[in-house]
Amino acid sequence: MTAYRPRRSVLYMPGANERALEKAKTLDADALILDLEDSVSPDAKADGRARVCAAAASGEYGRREVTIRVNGLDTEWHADDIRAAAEAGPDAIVVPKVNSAAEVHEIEKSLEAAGAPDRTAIWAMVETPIAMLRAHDIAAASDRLTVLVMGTNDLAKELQAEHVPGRAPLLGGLSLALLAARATSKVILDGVYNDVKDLEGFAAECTQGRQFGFDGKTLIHPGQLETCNRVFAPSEEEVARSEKIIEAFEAATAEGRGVVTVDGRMIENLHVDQARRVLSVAAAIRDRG
Ligand SMILES: CC(C)(COP(=O)(O)OP(=O)(O)OC[C@H]1O[C@@H](n2cnc3c(N)ncnc32)[C@H](O)[C@@H]1OP(=O)(O)O)[C@@H](O)C(=O)NCCC(=O)NCCSC(=O)C[C@H](O)C(=O)O
Ligand SMILES: [Mg+2]
Repeated sequence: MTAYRPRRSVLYMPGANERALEKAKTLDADALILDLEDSVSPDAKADGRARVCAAAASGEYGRREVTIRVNGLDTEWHADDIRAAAEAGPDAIVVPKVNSAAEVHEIEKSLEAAGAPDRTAIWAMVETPIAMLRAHDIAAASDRLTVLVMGTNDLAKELQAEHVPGRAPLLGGLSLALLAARATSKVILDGVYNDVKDLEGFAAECTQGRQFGFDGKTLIHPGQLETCNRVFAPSEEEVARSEKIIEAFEAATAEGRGVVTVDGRMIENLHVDQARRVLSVAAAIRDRG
């Protein structure tokens, strides 16, 4: 099993924005997505590519996981982006609008052909109705694909849905992608929250994502980091409750019992597994420096 790596907060930054690329070196994000797609205008693509690849190769982002989002497979920039990104050797290459297992195989082949180091993973963005329906095939298509990333703006656009509190129009898609990620043991990141000034709405969406089971959330502004890191980490209360569950269950097992109550709730083996996971996630966050 792959060791857990915190990916609570995954911050996008426009590849054309030198200031943001610089600032990211000091921000408390678990991972960064240096973007060449939507946030970079067509006439800035080549400059953005050079800037982002130099940043990714610089080794100046410390413990933060560094990824590059290339332009989509059907664009005139994709092949050049893949070649340059493969040479820069980031932790992952994020590919937008992945719609089938065949596209994952195509990405895999082009990374190999471009000589990308083995450590460079594929993160596939799922952000269309067809990707929701094929999410399992996409997630299962390659061992190199380690993370699914929700693209909730594109999904809402394609569905002709509105962005509303609680995200009712998107819940079917979010659930399908989550089922696919869990069925294939992949990490899955929730989509972005566009209103960078609405911290209350943002916190509610982080909580919803965490309750669904997302590993973390993609972000667009440094002001979203603190809330996101807090919501996607086990709280002190969760850690204390998990320790209590493990202790109570071990005592019960020593007495030959396979079930026990803690604070009035039934605890069985599977709850102990969940409690152990909480402790290992908390430890990984604490140890990441
Ligand atoms: C949303 C923004 C355009 C807002 O920009 P701005 O108004 O300039 O922000 P501030 O003035 O509040 O910035 C304060 C300082 O923070 C730095 N900053 C801002 N954003 C970032 C960032 N993302 N990463 C790093 N640093 C950032 C500013 O440079 C200021 O620094 P300083 O001057 O030193 O104090 C802007 O936040 C932004 O561009 N965000 C990212 C947009 C983006 O990448 N979009 C594409 C990805 S989202 C997407 O595509 C979703 C998906 O595909 C889908 O379908 O859903
Ligand atoms: Mg998108």
